[in-house]
Amino acid sequence: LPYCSVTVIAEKFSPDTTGDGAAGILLAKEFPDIPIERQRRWFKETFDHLLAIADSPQAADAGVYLSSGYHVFKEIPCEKKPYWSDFVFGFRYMTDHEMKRFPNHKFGQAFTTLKCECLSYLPWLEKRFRAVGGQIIYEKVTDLHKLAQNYDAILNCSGLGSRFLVKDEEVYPVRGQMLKISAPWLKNFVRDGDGLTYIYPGIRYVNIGGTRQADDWRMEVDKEDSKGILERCCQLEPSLRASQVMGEWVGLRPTRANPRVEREYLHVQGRQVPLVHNYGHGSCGVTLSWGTALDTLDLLRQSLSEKPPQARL
Ligand SMILES: Cc1cc2nc3c(=O)[nH]c(=O)nc-3n(C[C@H](O)[C@H](O)[C@H](O)COP(=O)(O)OP(=O)(O)OC[C@H]3O[C@@H](n4cnc5c(N)ncnc54)[C@H](O)[C@@H]3O)c2cc1C
Ligand SMILES: O=C(O)CCC(=O)C(=O)O
Repeated sequence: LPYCSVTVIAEKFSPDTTGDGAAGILLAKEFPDIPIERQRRWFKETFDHLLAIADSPQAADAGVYLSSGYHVFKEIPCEKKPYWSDFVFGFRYMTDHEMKRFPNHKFGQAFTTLKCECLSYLPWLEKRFRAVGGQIIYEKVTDLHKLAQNYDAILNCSGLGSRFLVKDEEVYPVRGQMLKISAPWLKNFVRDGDGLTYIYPGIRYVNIGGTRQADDWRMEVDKEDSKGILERCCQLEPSLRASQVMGEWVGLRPTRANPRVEREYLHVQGRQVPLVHNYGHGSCGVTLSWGTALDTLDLLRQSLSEKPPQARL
């Protein structure tokens, strides 16, 4: 939509969003009710878009780069090859020789994916957005109908906030705590099974985690959780016993059985204002960011061509 002016309204911006603490690794779980072709597209479009950034001179400012590592399993998973295995680089099963490093595990996958560190990426996006005339407003939105009085279309990307803003009780928090560790010798990521325990080396620190506590709204650090994370991660990567903890962080994943990427209209003062939703990505919000955004834009185009904007009062 090249000929429109865009305003981003949010209560919180970087560094205070969920993405700012996320490891930002690109890997995804499969959602049950979204056609797999659509999920493949979401992954591939995000991967290809971020890969072009990683391959450009912008990579350092944007905080996007390739990251290699292992996904190890204590039991052989039913699905040995995830749907996105063709999009990352060099996906293969680990050799017996490699598996010797993980004596408690039976099976492993090795691959190179991307890591998009939102602490760099979000300010980089915001700078680009402002440079082309985008407007930014710090504000909590409580009523979309009221907002629609002043705009021709609305995109709702409010994550967990959608539980209140559009009264969607299907979106709920899955609390994630992680530690920021200084261990510069670690270069490869290691993820265990369903992702309760992981080690993701990054630019500023190594993210180690984690927890996945459904319906838990606590934003405070839980010292017992931190202890458990450190113990589990040291078991997976014994060299971590020599590392320093630099910080702790908690985020609430905006979780939904399936992300909501769909459109409707708001009826406001005789006008039908397109409203397109894009939220509920759970633990895959960075991974599917560009792909779901492109779908959102397509849905908006459809709505605007069906019902072109009418004059506002
Ligand atoms: C510990 C942890 C690790 C993670 N690691 C990864 C990872 O490695 N890879 C990956 O892909 N994903 C990861 N994630 C998931 C990822 O962080 C989320 O999926 C993603 O940040 C969701 O983005 P979002 O923009 O939808 O929501 P958010 O980042 O939560 O942003 C929502 C925005 O909406 C605003 N908002 C909400 N309600 C209102 C309102 N009423 N009015 C105004 N503004 C409002 C908020 O202020 C905020 O700006 C991780 C998450 C956690 C917690
Ligand atoms: O599941 C993963 O390993 C990536 C996402 C993540 O780190 C998390 O949600 O805690």
